[in-house]
Amino acid sequence: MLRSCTAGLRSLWALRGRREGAARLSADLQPARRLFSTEKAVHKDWALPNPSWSKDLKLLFDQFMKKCEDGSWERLPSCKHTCTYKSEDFKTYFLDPQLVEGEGLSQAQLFTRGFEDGLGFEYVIFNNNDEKRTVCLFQGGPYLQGIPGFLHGGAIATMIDVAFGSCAAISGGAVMTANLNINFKRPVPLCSVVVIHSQLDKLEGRKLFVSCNVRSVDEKTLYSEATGLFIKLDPKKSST
Ligand SMILES: CC/C=C\C/C=C\C/C=C\CCCCCCCC(=O)SCCNC(=O)CCNC(=O)[C@H](O)C(C)(C)COP(=O)(O)OP(=O)(O)OC[C@H]1O[C@@H](n2cnc3c(N)ncnc32)[C@H](O)[C@@H]1OP(=O)(O)O
Repeated sequence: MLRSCTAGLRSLWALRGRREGAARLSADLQPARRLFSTEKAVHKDWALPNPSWSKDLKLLFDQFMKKCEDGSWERLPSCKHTCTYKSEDFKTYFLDPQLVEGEGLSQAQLFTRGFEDGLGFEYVIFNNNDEKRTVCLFQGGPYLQGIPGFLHGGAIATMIDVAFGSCAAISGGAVMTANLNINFKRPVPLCSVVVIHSQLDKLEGRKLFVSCNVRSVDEKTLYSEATGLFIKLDPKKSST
């Protein structure tokens, strides 16, 4: 395993410095929920294959794209900049105009999309609206190392939060994480692909209860299990 990881790392390093390919523009924003596509301008969609994606990730991606054909599943586009802060939904809650328009936020980008291709978080999320569940295909790159050769627990927690956040936001709109509980059962090898199956378990007023498991591609290894609580933001309250 170490050898294949080293080979994986080498090819990822080779990718460093490579210029971004043609913009992966979202051709299929579809219904994909207003929260995920509020931008007026067309921005690059990061939830599409790039050369750093492993065979496993590409294969799973293709399988889920097939499932999208009958409309039961949809791929959620993902942009790096502005989605959240330019979103009218979020401006409603972050009322301080200095915070929204300030210098710092002009450089803001989604934490998980801040790495060069293949070095950090490579992922795509698919949503099944009828079943209130999402599947996140995630390949964690070499910059996410914790214990040598394995993913940092914080990186796993981050991806779980993103997967949960997307799952909850589809039903709840503008939501925030109030609670995350994670059981790390097995370490995740660096550069491997894992599948995060999330579901909305219960909607209770403004509270959305979600749960997930993180498994290997062959589903034989259960890496983590988690539950989360998301709160639908109250338009009458300022979050800052
Ligand atoms: C999340 C994505 C959203 C939209 C997607 C948009 C674009 C898509 C693009 C990318 C997707 C990326 C997803 C990224 C996901 C990342 C998510 C985050 O990291 S959020 C940041 C971390 N979280 C925070 O900073 C939240 C800090 N906390 C707060 O701001 C507030 O506590 C709150 C959560 C907003 C709740 O405050 P409220 O004043 O609105 O509600 P409360 O009256 O306090 O509570 C309501 C209800 O809920 C219960 N409750 C609240 N917190 C907890 C808790 N920790 N544990 C258990 N229960 C809790 C509270 O008791 C109330 O219950 P009730 O009395 O029964 O009504």
